[in-house]
Amino acid sequence: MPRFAANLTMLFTELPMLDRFAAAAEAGFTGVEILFPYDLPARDLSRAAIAAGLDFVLLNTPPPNWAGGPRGFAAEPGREERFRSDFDRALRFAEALRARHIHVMAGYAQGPSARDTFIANLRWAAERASHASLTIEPLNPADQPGYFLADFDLAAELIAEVGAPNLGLQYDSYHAHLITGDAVAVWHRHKGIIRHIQIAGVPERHEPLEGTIDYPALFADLDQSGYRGWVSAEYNPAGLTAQGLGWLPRRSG
Ligand SMILES: O=C(O)[C@@H](O)C(=O)CO
Ligand SMILES: [Mg+2]
Repeated sequence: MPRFAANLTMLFTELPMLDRFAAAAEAGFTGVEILFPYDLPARDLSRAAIAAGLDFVLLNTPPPNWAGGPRGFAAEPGREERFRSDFDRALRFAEALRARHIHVMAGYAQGPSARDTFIANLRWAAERASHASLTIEPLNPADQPGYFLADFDLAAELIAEVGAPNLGLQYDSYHAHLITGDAVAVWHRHKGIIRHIQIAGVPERHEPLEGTIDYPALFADLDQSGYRGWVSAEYNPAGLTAQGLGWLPRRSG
């Protein structure tokens, strides 16, 4: 079985953020991720993760908060300075939290200049944080209209073009299904460059057993393919988080 992480931005939201760590560990997760951890001091988050015995798997480059603000700037021409200062902030948090991956968010822009900007910023970031693992993640256009990265083949192309050993693909099966209609085919097509996985039920983005993707089969496939990364639960629980965890194999890790 893969190792499972809880996305604490979306799971256990019945609890204050610092209490979600213990709840995740109690439920059987061995890792956690927070999309935008910037509202709390990194040392408090780090203490909570260590106290619960959890690995910190991933954070995103800012915006500063989850409730509002754009999703990054990496592909936005003219926002290079903002991108760089945001990236450095993400890097400081990632170091303090010993986070495994930093998801570099593209932002809202289109066309060749956005592509060039994204590549240049990714090259800069990959070199600046050569010890860190960076990811990019296509988001479906219904949820994020105008977001630059909404295509897995394009993401693969960009990763090849940047050519940095510390940049890979973040495969979110929910977005993959909404973008292509076949999340499992996306996994098979791109598994060579996938270094982080997020899952949810499709199409509601609830628990991963309530939808069209056969997750037990996908988990078996990940094992067979030798996937060594994390699988993060990134969904909106239909009710209380703990009541919807029947899909989680009890012994992850
Ligand atoms: O899938 C998502 O929505 C997230 O992984 C994300 O990073 C968007 O901000
Ligand atoms: Mg995701």
